[in-house]
Amino acid sequence: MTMVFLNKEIRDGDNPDLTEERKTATFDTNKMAEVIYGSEKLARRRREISQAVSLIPELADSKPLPFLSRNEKILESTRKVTALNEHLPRLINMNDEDEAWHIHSEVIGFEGNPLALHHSLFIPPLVIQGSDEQHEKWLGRAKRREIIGCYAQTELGHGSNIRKLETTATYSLSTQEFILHTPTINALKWWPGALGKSSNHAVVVASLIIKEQNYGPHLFMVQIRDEQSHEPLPGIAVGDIGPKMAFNGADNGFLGFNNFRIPRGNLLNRHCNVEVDGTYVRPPHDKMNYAGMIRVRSRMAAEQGTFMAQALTIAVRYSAVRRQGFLENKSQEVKVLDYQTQQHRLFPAIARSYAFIFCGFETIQKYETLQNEMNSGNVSLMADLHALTSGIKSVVTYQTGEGIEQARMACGGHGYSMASYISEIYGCAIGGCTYEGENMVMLLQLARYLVKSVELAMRGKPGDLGPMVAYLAYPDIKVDLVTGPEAYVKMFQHISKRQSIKATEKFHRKMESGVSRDEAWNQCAVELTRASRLHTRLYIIETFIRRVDSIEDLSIKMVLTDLMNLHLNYELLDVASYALEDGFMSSTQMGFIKNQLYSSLEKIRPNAVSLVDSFQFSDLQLRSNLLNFLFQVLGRRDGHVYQNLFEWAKSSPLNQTEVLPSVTQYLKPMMEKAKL
Ligand SMILES: CCCCCCC/C=C/C(=O)SCCNC(=O)CCNC(=O)[C@H](O)C(C)(C)COP(=O)(O)OP(=O)(O)OC[C@H]1O[C@@H](n2cnc3c(N)ncnc32)[C@H](O)[C@@H]1OP(=O)(O)O
Ligand SMILES: Cc1cc2nc3c(=O)[nH]c(=O)nc-3n(C[C@H](O)[C@H](O)[C@H](O)COP(=O)(O)OP(=O)(O)OC[C@H]3O[C@@H](n4cnc5c(N)ncnc54)[C@H](O)[C@@H]3O)c2cc1C
Repeated sequence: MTMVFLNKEIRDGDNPDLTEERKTATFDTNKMAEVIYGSEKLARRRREISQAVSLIPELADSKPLPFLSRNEKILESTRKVTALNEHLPRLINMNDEDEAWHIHSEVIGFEGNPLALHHSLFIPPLVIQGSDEQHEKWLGRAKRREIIGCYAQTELGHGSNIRKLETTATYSLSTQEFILHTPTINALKWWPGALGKSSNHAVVVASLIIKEQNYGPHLFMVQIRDEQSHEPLPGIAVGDIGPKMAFNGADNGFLGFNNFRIPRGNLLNRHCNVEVDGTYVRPPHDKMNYAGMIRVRSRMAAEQGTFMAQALTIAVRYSAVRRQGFLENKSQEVKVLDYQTQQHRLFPAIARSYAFIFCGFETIQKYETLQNEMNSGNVSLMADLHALTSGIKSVVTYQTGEGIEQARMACGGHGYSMASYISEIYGCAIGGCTYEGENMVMLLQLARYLVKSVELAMRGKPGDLGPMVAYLAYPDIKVDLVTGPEAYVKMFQHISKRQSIKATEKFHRKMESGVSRDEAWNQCAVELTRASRLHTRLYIIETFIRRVDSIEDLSIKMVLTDLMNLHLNYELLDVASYALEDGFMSSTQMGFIKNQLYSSLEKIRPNAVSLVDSFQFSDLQLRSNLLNFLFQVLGRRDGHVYQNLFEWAKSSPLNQTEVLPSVTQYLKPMMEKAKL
């Protein structure tokens, strides 16, 4: 029997072009997977889980999802996720979030499902913001899935500006209850995943009112549907918000309250409280109620890196079997992967996938440290991590969108077909630019932090700058890029520092000219978001370098060094104008960067297929498996694309009959009429 994931694996039936690619690899994909996922054990567990899932027929798609209606999609995703739950305790370590994420990605794919947010957005805020007593009451039930929940914060009229949420939770002294109310249409909760039809509970974010004073957004546990009949409780209006760009296997919903009463104990009160007499007990940090959002954002770099990696796996494998046009040899058409333009489209995006995943795991660890500190009452790390994750979330989602779109175009016409699966991945990933804080809004949050840091440096207090922004006070010393990655970091630091300073100075000048602070901020906003992006890109570069430095296996280190160099040159070239502007970079250096970039593409080429194989996505995960059900087919590991595309087309419901009603009812009469 052949090993499923070894790059050097030769399987008789595979497309010879792909087999040839796997033979040229200079490293072992299993070893690379250990680096990507953090350890031999973690990489092996993923393979074991994928293998186990592939042996359970009921976990496979029973129908090709693109051909289903919305109702059918929700039914199918719910069937799969509930079937999966039966098998979960046997297949994964139930306390391991990464294993849970992986198995859901195998079984559910990108369509979403009504339990996805139960685990990622309902249980976590309950854990973070709920007291021990509240954990006792709801956490066990939630974990056992006796109740299903969602996170209801965004409203029809407000998403970004949480302070202006209109849903109110007014404390009633006489009954010791909170009265939830939706005063206007705009105040309807709108968007929460799984709210529409599936959840019977919600963590609701509402403005807390005590004795007519507004204490801002707070989190409440609210039962919205009867546990027996699943009907909405009296005083609750709830429903689905309709089809979306993606996630159509999930029911994002709306929710309104008509003076709906909940007990005082339903305010999640680990960090704040309302006492019986209405006394408000403040949390240790003003923004403590936003901690759950930092958590989700901290996970987005690794998530998005994986989304992009899936699209790239499809595009790179396809590019190695797609032959079109000629280079030197006129007797055989070339693999499109040999074109420099194709490599330029795909390889920098591969490098970014690796960079995001490395950066992502580091950020998740930072969040875990914050969580532990918060549990013992120390909130001093919150501001730094809020700034960092705001920037990372915005940069990775945008660049992932770019990378996936390039992957689609790299597949030519077949990329546009749903058989590529890329449009589904794109629809899901690009949502990340909006959810968990709209990107511009979050970049401006980071900008606040950068401006404050520049101000500290200007006031001659560089010692007060945290390690993430210490470079803002570094002197400008010209660098020789030939000396390696450190010089690239210094060049990037100069660019990022200069932009932060320029934006801050412009902001100050505006205020000095008499413009109000808010107006001045708005007039500098584009420059400020540029500063935030540069700062974040620098941070991602640094995490990439740190990770490569830490690798011991020589063959892995060599190929990752090539990938890192490609990343450094691509990123620097993209922002070179900032350094050319003040003469910090010379035009000779610019030429050097370009040449390094082109030579990196050549170095990566023989390893390209194995670099994406190393992510070890199964065919099921890429919806490219024919065994379980005919589905998307472009990224198949065996590379047999063409005959499967034909099978895919034949399975289209339109092809189940030769003459469609559209022809008999309209086209035929039209043609007949024209003959008269
Ligand atoms: C596989 C895919 C699955 C897909 C699932 C998708 C699920 C999606 C779920 C959701 O989308 S849930 C809803 C998410 N919503 C948001 O993210 C809303 C975004 N808005 C905000 O977070 C806030 O409104 C804001 C933009 C941070 C602003 O808040 P606020 O107006 O209260 O503060 P400011 O006046 O701007 O800043 C004051 C001060 O507070 C600091 N700060 C803000 N947030 C935090 C925080 N989380 N932690 C620490 N500090 C914070 C901020 O930096 C300011 O500090 P100073 O500059 O004054 O020092
Ligand atoms: C797939 C998906 C799933 C979601 N799931 C959930 C969920 O489970 N629970 C939940 O509560 N919510 C959820 N949401 C809602 C999501 O969190 C919000 O849509 C998001 O926070 C953006 O807010 P908004 O829609 O109000 O955008 P808006 O703020 O209205 O953005 C519109 C435009 O205004 C700009 N803008 C707004 N404010 C500023 C500012 N201060 N400065 C500069 N520009 C600004 C933005 O940049 C953007 O260009 C989901 C959304 C999506 C797409």
